[in-house]
Amino acid sequence: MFENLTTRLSRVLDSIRGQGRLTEDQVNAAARELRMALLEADVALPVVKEFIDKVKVRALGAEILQSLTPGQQFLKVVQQELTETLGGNAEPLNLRQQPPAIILMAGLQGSGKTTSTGKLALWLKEREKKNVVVVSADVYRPAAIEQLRIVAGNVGVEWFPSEVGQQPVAIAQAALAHAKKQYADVLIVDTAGRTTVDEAMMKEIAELHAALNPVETLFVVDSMTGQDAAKTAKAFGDALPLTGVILTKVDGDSRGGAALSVRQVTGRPIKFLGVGEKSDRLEIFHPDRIANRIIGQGDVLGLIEETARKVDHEKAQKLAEKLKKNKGFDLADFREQMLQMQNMGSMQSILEKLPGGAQMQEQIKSVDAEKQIRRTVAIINSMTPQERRFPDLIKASRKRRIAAGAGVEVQQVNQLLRQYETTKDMMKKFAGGGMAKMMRSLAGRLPPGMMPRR
Ligand SMILES: Nc1nc2c(ncn2[C@@H]2O[C@H](COP(=O)(O)OP(=O)(O)OP(=O)(O)O)[C@@H](O)[C@H]2O)c(=O)[nH]1
Repeated sequence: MFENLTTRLSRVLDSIRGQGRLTEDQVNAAARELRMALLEADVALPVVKEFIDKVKVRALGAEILQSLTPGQQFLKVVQQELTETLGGNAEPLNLRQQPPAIILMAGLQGSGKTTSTGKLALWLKEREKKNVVVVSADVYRPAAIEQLRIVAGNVGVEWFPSEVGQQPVAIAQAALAHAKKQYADVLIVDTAGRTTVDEAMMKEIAELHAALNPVETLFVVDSMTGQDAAKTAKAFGDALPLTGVILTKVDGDSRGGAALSVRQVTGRPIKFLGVGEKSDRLEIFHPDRIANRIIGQGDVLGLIEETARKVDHEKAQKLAEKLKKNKGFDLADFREQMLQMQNMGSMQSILEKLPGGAQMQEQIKSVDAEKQIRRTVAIINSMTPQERRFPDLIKASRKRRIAAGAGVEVQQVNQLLRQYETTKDMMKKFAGGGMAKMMRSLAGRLPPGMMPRR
């Protein structure tokens, strides 16, 4: 999300040289560059001003660690201030209400409300083990009600029916009565979007709010709109007791101005990030981890959590056992690794969380990693089980048959076999021990084009 800012920041840091304490000149020069970078990222002006002032004060302050180089000192200050600007601590969803806890979703048209309702429902169901009911109070567009029905079906939560022509408040009350009867833990109410935060929208939401007394009122906003996202959220928050913001389409936003502005401009926390169209592309907003991502240190904790969630532990365990018993790593295992990698989500979201990932993203933009994974799997699929088990059998004529079956050139089959050999060697080297597990999972997570060559 913050590729541009991260790249600019690394240049600022590179320009701070020497030893000892940061000098005033160094701080002023770096602050000037940083200010430009934040403005380019479309961060709201008052937020930029306050941020730069605080960075200057802190960088010249007494508590700086003298053992760090001036560049590291500046980096540390920026990291601390970014964390503050982003909200300090993560603010989880508050569900402390007599069940069903009600979550009211609001936002402009197309901001991603319905998609986020589905994501949140899935998150609550899978991560919090909650029984969720969703309902649409969008009585203007039958398509919106239908969209929520489909989304709810996809994530496996209950959808309460509603119709155009009904009153939003009546829909919400009927859904609440139903949710109570079902002993649901959470009721999420999706509402109609408008093109601006206007009187009609506010009146309708205020009525819903009064009737439901939701424990969470979340404003869904598109991060691509930059600082305007913060302004719209503020207009909304001024009129209603907003409890948090969901920032969507973060996967398509290389600037990050919205994320950096929302907290300061609205005074309300960002609770979640929408990072893709699929229902599982929702992340909890952790200010400190995001700050680390911006300064180019990645979010290794986030990556580990995501890996732990998405990797099929049973299969991973079986593979580990097999390696321990020296049974060898065959092409079927290699394919399994590739399939697990696909489960992890887009390469972009993985790279964003690796230290130095922003720069790597630039470098591999031309490599369509996901396409390569699909091709690798297709090639292995066109082999016989025996060939997968004993890859040495694959000589010229078999290679031609496999290539024809997968619709690729023989050269690409050769390339895959080399990549498999490299991975196998790495697996062998690291089999057993704690480090081994980590290396195995990392090796399995890199796309074929990025694997070390022999
Ligand atoms: N890439 C990406 N696309 C998203 C994300 N969230 C939503 N979208 C897309 O944005 C578009 C609009 O999302 P909706 O959920 O329909 O938006 P809405 O706010 O309910 O729209 P209305 O019902 O018209 O008010 C859809 O094409 C979604 O797939 C996200 O985090 N990343």
